[in-house]
Amino acid sequence: MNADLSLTSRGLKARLSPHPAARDLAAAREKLPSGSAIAHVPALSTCLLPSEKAKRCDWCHRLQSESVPLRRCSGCASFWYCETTCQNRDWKARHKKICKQYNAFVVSTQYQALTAHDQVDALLLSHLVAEPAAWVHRQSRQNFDDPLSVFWDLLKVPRSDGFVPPLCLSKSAQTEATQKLAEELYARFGNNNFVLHSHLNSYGHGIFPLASRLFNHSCVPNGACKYIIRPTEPVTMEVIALYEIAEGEEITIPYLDPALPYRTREEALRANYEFRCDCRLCAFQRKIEPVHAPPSRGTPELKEAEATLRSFSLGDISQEVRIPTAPGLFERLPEELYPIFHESYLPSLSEQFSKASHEGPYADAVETGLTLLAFYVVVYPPNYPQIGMHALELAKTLWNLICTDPDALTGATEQQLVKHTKSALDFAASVLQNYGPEGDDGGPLEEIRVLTELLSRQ
Ligand SMILES: C[S@@+](CC[C@H](N)C(=O)[O-])C[C@H]1O[C@@H](n2cnc3c(N)ncnc32)[C@H](O)[C@@H]1O
Repeated sequence: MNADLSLTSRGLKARLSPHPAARDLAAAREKLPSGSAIAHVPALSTCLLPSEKAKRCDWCHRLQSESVPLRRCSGCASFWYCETTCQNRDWKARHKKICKQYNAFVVSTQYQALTAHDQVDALLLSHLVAEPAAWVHRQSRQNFDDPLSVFWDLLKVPRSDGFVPPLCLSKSAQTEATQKLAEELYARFGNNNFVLHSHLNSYGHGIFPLASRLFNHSCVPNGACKYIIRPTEPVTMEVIALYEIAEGEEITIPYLDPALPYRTREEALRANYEFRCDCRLCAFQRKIEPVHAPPSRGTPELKEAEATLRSFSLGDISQEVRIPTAPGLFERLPEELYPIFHESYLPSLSEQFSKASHEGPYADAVETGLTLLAFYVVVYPPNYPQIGMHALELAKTLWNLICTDPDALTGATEQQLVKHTKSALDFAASVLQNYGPEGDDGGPLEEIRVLTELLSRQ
């Protein structure tokens, strides 16, 4: 089948076209409304983080609960399943090849020396190598209907660090050829490996070849990934339009957090993906270098600068929080606010918000929470899910204030607090409904529903 026809028949709203530096790019086939699903890609292989073992089904990733008990594999006693179907599917796909050696593998010095994320990669690699013959067979064909074939066609970034021979290759099977095959697979790992998350908390890694083949990176992305967990099925990645995408426009996703300091992003993209990002945010941050450190926390200078940031980014918050619809607010940032891009700024602001929202004073939590929202709105594109999660956190902090200590916020009446809470909640709802349901049951959309109901009674 013709490649483009094959992509259309998979319901993809993107077509491949050549990119000057990245081989190809994915362009929108048609105008894509904000919140629309651009692609649904089932996982080729996944692996849970060590901290999630025995809490989720190793096959479909459903969370354990009273109504969803997990049963262990009786062979290795280290894999857990919510249904016999999951266990059977995993056994057939990969587990029969790794069950016997698993426990010795995870206590080996080599494995233990790895970070938690590299340990997941070592296991993911083992899952992929489980059928080496199939890999060799498919190596030269390009077929979008076959995830293995798409995987083999992915761009490589050879890595020397973190490689552990996969556990399904027993000592006797570790010939030069199989070792070379595993290394070839590993070379496609670093730049084609997604961190799975539910409600933005990481819980594993996964390989989604078609998503890797299609989407390039931008620190000002117009798309975002989310993961759909369904009983007995492999996890599916969905790519969502963050805001309206014009026909023919490139669809991009973030390979890392755009709020990381510029130099950290530059180094990570170079080391893991071998390219330099030319997005609007990187170009802007290069232009304003060197960025000076902001005034110390608690000083009147910083308070004044943060008040300017809040009004620049959110408008008049005593009325209603302004929700942006186009990216690139950072390009209009007043020069005196450039220090918000200093590497020390975001960690110290987040720390102060987190401390104040747990321990008080609440007035500080509200002020730093709004400043953090203002920062995210400047840096992230519209509807970026982290903005919604933070707006929800802020709404919950405000609601706590109403319930426990309404006098703590100098000068604010309860009515004003309710208004503030509603506008933070509306902001959260607008962003997170655009992103849509994902991950485990419940989560932020459910919290928004409950808090909206409570507020309607005020
Ligand atoms: C997951 S692949 C992306 C798909 C790739 N365009 C293709 O045709 O297969 C990741 C690789 O694409 C390239 N790439 C992704 N985003 C890029 C960007 N913004 N600029 C330059 N190269 C990029 C890098 O070589 C990176 O290692």
